[in-house]
Amino acid sequence: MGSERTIYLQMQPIEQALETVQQELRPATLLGHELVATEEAVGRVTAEAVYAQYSSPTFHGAAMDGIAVRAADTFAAREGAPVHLERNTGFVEVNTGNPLPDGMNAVIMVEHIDFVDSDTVAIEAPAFPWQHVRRIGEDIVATELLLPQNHTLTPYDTGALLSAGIWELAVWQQPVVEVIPTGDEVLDFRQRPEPRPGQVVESNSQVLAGLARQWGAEVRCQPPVADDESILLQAVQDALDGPAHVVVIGAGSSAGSKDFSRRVMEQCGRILVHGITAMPGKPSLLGVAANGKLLVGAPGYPVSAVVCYEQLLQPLLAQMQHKPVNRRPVIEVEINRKLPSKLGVDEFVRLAIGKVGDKWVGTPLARGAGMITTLTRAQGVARIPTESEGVEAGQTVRAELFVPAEEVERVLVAVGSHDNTLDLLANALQGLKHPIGLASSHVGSMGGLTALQNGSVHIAGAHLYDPESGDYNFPFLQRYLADIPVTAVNLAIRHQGLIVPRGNPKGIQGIQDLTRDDVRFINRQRGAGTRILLDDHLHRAGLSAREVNGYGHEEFTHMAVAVNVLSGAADCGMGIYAAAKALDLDFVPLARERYDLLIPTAYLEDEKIRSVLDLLGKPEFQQEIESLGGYDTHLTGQVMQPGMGLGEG
Ligand SMILES: Nc1nc2c(c(=O)[nH]1)N[C@H]1C(S)=C(S)[C@@H](COP(=O)(O)OP(=O)(O)OC[C@H]3O[C@@H](n4cnc5c(N)ncnc54)[C@H](O)[C@@H]3O)O[C@H]1N2
Ligand code: MOO
Repeated sequence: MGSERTIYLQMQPIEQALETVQQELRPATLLGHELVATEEAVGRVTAEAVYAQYSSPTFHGAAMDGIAVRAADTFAAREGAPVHLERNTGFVEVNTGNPLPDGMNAVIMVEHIDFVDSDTVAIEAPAFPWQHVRRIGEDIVATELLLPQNHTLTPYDTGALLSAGIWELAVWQQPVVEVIPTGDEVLDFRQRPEPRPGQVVESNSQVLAGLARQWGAEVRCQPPVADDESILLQAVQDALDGPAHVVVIGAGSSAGSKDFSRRVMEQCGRILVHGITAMPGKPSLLGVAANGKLLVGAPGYPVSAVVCYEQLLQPLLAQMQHKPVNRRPVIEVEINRKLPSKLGVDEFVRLAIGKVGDKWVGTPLARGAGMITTLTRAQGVARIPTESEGVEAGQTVRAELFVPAEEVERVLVAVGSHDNTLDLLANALQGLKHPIGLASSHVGSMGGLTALQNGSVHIAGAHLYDPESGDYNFPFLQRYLADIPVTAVNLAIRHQGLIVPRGNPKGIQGIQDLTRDDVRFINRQRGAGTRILLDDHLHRAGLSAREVNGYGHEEFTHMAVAVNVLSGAADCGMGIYAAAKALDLDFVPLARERYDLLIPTAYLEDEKIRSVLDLLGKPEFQQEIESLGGYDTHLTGQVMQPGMGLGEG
């Protein structure tokens, strides 16, 4: 079986891959012209020049309300020496848009005339010829070029076309993209399925559908096809025989024993590209079918698929439609965390972006190609080029923005420890009259302090316990951030403890159970406040880290710890009650701790920060926190002072 696997071929740079396909593709033979009604043509591309049928206006018309006159009759008018004109012979009353009466060539605004009697006006200033007159063809002259070929039609164009008497026009046919998802484990979302282990809900086809529609294509999606070469071949051939110009096979693009995309494409035409020097997106496939249609094999991982769609398919669809690729705005952002990158591939790194002080700051999100939320949570993406081994914290990169810059200016950048109340906060901030986005990335409390040090965050969430003083956060601020004024505002006090499976089958009661041979622990990463808390508890119980089975196994969030317990990968881990509750696990309380938002004092007056503080002070919001379970809110929203501890005297 191994010998049947397709090991992929020469990886090519994205631009080279595109070039190869663009050379081979014959858009003009694939897609012809069609006539569409003008009122339905927005977004379509003109297939030939459009010339005006009518002039606009078609007559000389009054541009203002007032009177139409012969300019020459008014030349003698002066202030204090008015010219008098008589109704019908000397002037005609007109409204904006009325045709000018024969012989008249100027309009005087109603505000500038005095009626001496009902039929006589006095004018104290001369009118010049064609004053306040819209002349024939001022806007459009019949026969003139209205739009050239290969022009993407805008709503403005609809106005011009209709004004010029163009009721329908020739546009390029819209490319039709047919998507065939594959995989035995891939469930048709239309069935509202509940995935069991090993299964995933099919979603990539719908991501492509949304994107490709924005790019001007029509999209048809099939339900997932089983991992069976002959069934897939049949499905692709049927699609190639139908109206589709492009057939996309979803997943099965790499080297697995059930990855048939390549073999199927070879049976339908020629492979032009298999493998691009990009990450995610590496195993992308491109080819041309025997009948000239475009074949695409998109990788299965959602982000890999998006890279394949956006970097390869989008430009090819643009080429087929004779239009340029719509590029996103690009800005320079400062990376607030070291970003290693692999040599030899272009890496597409999703970034949470916000404006901190006067600089744009980007926090790299997780790299996993399977994580679609790295796209939903990102404000932009940076392409770290092939020749780069990465970017140091504080260096800048160019990032494409997913949303307009003004929207990104309304994003609060939070870096630090994770807490579920941040999700509540994010949601509440979006509900404000002037919504605020919260881009939070979870790197542990100490990571938040580092970000504060770099001046690259608005907020750092921290719950750093100092065993010596029994205080939170301030001892660490004094140690690491003495020269940056920071204000600590309490978010909540939360219950930390041991997350154990439902029913606590191993009867774990406290810290001493962690040294039992039959108990496998899952730890948090170095620098996490929870890790420091655990170390303190071990220390106080006279236990050493070496005695804890699994101390070296680290996760980065409370939820990740809880997932380990749920899946049975560990018997317990330290975390917050809310994480245990979210997954319906049991919880052995060990301690309560203070979770603060550390805010550079310089930003306290920032409107976004003020909104956060406002919200935290609201009883309804505190109630929401309490209802998560495992939180006290008696300090929520208050400015903390050194030595306050848990604020209980
Ligand atoms: N031995 C190697 N294995 C892999 C390599 C490699 O170089 N050597 N490359 C990896 C890379 S990089 C990628 S990307 C993936 C791409 O794999 P496939 O295109 O063959 O996709 P699958 O393995 O079938 O699926 C991957 C993943 O995506 C899920 N999936 C599939 N279709 C959908 C869909 N329509 N909607 C949502 N999710 C989908 C699927 O369940 C899998 O979890 O290969 C690596 N392997
Ligand atoms: O290059 Mo594959 O496309 O991550 O994950």
